[in-house]
Amino acid sequence: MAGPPAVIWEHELEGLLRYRELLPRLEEALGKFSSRDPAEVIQPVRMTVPLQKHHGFLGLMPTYMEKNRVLCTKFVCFYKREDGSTLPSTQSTVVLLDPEYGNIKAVMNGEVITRMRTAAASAISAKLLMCPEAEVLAILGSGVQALSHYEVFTEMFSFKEVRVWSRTGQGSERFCRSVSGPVRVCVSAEEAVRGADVIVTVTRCTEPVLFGQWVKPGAHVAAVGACRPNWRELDDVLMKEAVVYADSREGAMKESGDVILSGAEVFAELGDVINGTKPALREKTTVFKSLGMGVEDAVSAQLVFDQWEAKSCKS
Ligand SMILES: NC(=O)C1=CN([C@@H]2O[C@H](COP(=O)(O)OP(=O)(O)OC[C@H]3O[C@@H](n4cnc5c(N)ncnc54)[C@H](O)[C@@H]3O)[C@@H](O)[C@H]2O)C=CC1
Ligand SMILES: O=C([O-])C1=[NH+]CCC1
Repeated sequence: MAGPPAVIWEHELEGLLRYRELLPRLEEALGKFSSRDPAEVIQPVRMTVPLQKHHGFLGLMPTYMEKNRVLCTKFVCFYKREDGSTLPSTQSTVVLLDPEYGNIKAVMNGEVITRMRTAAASAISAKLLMCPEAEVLAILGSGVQALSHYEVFTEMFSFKEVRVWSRTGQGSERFCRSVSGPVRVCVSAEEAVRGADVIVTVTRCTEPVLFGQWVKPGAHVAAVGACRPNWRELDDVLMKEAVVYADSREGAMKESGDVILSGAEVFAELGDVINGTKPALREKTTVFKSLGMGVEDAVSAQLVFDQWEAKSCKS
């Protein structure tokens, strides 16, 4: 009989997951996903259950990577409501299983994995799609994802200026207190994004917050929020003018209000660019529409588990 699963929770997990190890694994996984080889990745589009009474959703995200011997699923709940709760608006748990027998190897807190792998995927999109001389980064939103995006973007790139805009002054103040480097607080989304080379949208809004007429031609946008078919972060002008990349084409067609409602075409997946089957059109205005994928959680969880086992053997 298999032993009880490892339970790896927030503080321990934070010490085990680092961007420098996560980024190359994530990039490889995005490429494998886009190869559509079932021996590499089987990852259905997220199944989502509405939690109507609570203005939220439960997403189920199973993934199997046969060659990597990784079987994993994440349960993620995300909420639209604003009720003053101190709990995060996105909460999740990741379960890693043995693909041969089906026993659970580990249960992990999903919040660290979700915030780091999402920011890392956006950073990969910027590495591939932003103009090489990018100097100004603008972040719209000041919550959990805004912080992880600040962290990885400033670790990976050398921006001359980082700007943040939040709907509330409190949000901007909290953000400035939490980050370890310089940031310019802007009083409007327009002020934040005018002239910016890279724009990250990490809000919980359901109507557009970023408008094409503000966006500098050639800028790269990593659009992370608006993960429901009737939610928007970007307006039609931007969606139609930009070349749109996604993590998953099927995911974008099912879940992204920005794609579905604007009628914009998804030009390529990020994995297609990684595999060299579609070009990175850096000179154009580009949007990376991120919905989040199970394969990102799977490689992150396997990395955490490997580090955890290595640490347990030593002690
Ligand atoms: N693409 C992906 O893989 C993932 C996407 N997400 C999505 O990313 C977004 C941000 O997530 P978190 O940072 O965890 O959320 P959070 O709750 O920590 O932060 C949300 C931010 O959006 C702002 N906001 C809320 N309503 C707004 C509105 N109407 N207009 C402008 N700003 C508004 C809040 O003030 C806050 O700054 C959410 O939409 C979430 O569902 C989250 C995890 C993974
Ligand atoms: O991939 C993910 O974990 C999520 N995408 C949208 C909300 C949570």
